[in-house]
Amino acid sequence: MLKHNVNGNIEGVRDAMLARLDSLYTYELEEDEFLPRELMKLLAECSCALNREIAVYITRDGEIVNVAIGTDCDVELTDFRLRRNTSRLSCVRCVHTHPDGDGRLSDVDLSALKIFRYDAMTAVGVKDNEPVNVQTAFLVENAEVMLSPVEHWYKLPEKEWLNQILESDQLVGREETEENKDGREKAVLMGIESKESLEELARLAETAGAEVVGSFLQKRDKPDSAMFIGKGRAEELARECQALEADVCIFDEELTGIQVRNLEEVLRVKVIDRTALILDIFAQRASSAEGKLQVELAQLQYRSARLIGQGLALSRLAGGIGTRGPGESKLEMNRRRIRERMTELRRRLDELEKQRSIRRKSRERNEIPVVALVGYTNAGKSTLLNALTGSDVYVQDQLFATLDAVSRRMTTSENTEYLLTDTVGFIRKLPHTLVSAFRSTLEEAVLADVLVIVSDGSSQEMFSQHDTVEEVLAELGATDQKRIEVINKCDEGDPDPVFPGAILISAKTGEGLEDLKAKIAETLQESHRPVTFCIPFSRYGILSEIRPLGRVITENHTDTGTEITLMIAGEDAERLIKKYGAEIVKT
Ligand SMILES: Nc1nc2c(ncn2[C@@H]2O[C@H](COP(=O)(O)OP(=O)(O)OP(=O)(O)O)[C@@H](O)[C@H]2O)c(=O)[nH]1
Ligand SMILES: [Mg+2]
Repeated sequence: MLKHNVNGNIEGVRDAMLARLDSLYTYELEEDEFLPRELMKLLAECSCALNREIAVYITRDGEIVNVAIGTDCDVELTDFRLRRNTSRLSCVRCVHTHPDGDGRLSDVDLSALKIFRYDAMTAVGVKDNEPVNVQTAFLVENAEVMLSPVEHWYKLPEKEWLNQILESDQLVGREETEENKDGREKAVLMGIESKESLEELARLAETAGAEVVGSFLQKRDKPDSAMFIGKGRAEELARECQALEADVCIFDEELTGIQVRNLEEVLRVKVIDRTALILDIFAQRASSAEGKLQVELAQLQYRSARLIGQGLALSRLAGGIGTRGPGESKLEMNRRRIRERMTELRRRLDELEKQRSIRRKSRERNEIPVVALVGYTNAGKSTLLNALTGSDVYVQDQLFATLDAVSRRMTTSENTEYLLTDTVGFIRKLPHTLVSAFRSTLEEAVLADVLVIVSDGSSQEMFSQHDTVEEVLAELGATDQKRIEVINKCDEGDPDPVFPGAILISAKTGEGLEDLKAKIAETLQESHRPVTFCIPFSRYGILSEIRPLGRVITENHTDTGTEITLMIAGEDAERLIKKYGAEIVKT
């Protein structure tokens, strides 16, 4: 695993110096040595000659397994721990120089200690080719750090420090299981350009169960194909992640598999993108059989496009966000198994889709018009459904509370029956894999007769969210229906400006709901009205065409034929008149 050569910033370092540092790999410490003076002197000489930090990593067996050169103020601190959350220390201690002669440990040193779980973290202040003073930190219970006093380099309590390593190992091991119980992952966010989108990413991360400990915004220049962000920025981000003790870094843009792997190598934390985050939320939320299949399919589609050798080792070992799903055990599947599984999922989804369309047909036979509540996630669609119907559908102040379309039967004051349907919320940059996997669920909206577009009037982003909703509807082909614009959450203050013709409501207080009901009734009336057809016996066949088109109110047999009155969509009535002549309708 470890190569015998000097790592880190070796640019401009002479060969003779490299050879000297390389020889450190053959250095062996005695059993009772923590940091021998001879080694300290050697490090001091090299570090001062280069005016850069030098780090060596020492195993408990006294072997030096890594030597690295840094700039004058930092050195790349290497992760020897291959698995996060193991209950022990890494069995490697890090000893590094501070060329400014100050042997006190810095904050970055201490968080590296915590993140990488070194046995110990030691800084040696060096000046004029000589060591000056030394400080060492150890981990103790609750991931706290215990600092030694700053010691003169000549008087290191080597035995004491070696014993402390063994003690720390015990303490850390004991605390681990407790720490993991509510182990919320700490997330650092990386946004590109849009602050709004980054804020939303933070909400998404929290919804997924992470704690956001930092977020950064980056100007979009040419996306770097290797890492999406430039190398320099990535290294900076690595230090930020280290200082913030992040477990995961979430990018607000879709990343390729290669980019994820390269970023993980530099950042040393798990890296996921916005799509993986949204998929993860869906995976946690999906409850119906169909929803679960859809999520698994979307996740596999996403992953199969990103399978790169055995990469992503960090993500997979770490678990947590981006690794959960209905088919969690299938994470390790190879390409062929993934293809087979996807085919299987598609087949089962098709079956369910068939059943769904049978149900839909039987609904069409009674022709109950469908009114769908659509809108941005968290706009209050489910709350509104509950308020209008007295139901108890799941409502949460989180994104994607609703994943399955839920319908309730309603009646207007004019006795028109209709189905009110709650739908999955939309979001900007909705992953395409999700749109395709959830197509049949989202189609509830497409097949609706009337769309009630619910906007969150309390959001600064109301207009851009509305644009997103329009875009997704267009993508789904839901452009022809009648629309009712609703602005919700008006109890939080009057939004200004508003969409023309929008109804202001509060699903919470009930304000404006009567107006909305009246508007729904009026819109349904426009689209669905009672029409009476008179069909003579001679044209009896037409009846079988008419009947399935609407809810039959009355049907009488007269001397000349049949008089049938039913609620029918305006366009259907017109089509029939065009086809069979105006005389079939009683005026
Ligand atoms: N102040 C206020 N809050 C509301 C109102 N309507 C809904 N909310 C809150 O907004 C949050 C989201 O409500 P939901 O009904 O779950 O929103 P949704 O549109 O169904 O969200 P998704 O299912 O995630 O797409 C909840 O915390 C609600 O309590 C309202 O009229 N006023
Ligand atoms: Mg909802």
